[in-house]
Amino acid sequence: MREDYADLVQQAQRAAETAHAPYSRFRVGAALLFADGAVVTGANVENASYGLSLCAETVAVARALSEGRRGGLVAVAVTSPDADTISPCGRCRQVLNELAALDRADPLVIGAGEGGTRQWRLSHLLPDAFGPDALSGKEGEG
Ligand SMILES: O=c1ccn([C@H]2C[C@H](O)[C@@H](CO)O2)c(=O)[nH]1
Ligand SMILES: [Zn+2]
Repeated sequence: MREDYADLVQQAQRAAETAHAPYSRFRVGAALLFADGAVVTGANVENASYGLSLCAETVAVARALSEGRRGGLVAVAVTSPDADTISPCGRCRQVLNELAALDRADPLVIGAGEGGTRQWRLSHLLPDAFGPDALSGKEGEG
């Protein structure tokens, strides 16, 4: 793994320590690397109404968008101290695509764990994605 991605994985590991996961006890951290070098992290946030729980990747994307980021997504690291290996769930693939598609990026997704590190392009995890392009001409300001 390139040195910068090892650092990104470390930031995801640190984020996982802040997970609010009292129900599953499965902590996850995500770290998004942007072209300007910025890193935005997230951890999973569960809810007593279990189905309302948010994944780490989704929290990180929401943080990035709410900071005003509208592109430049280069790489995403996801990790859990409670699993040997991890890859983003289907919902998170779609949520990641929303940010990536804003400037037609195809970020590297890194699933890191004790069992090893796997890397994919987002387009491999979510082929033929439904994204903002499908609504072009229909989307409002926002
Ligand atoms: O890629 C993943 C997979 C699962 N989770 C969270 C959701 C839930 O809080 C817990 C168990 O599924 O892990 C993530 O944050 N990211
Ligand atoms: Zn998810």
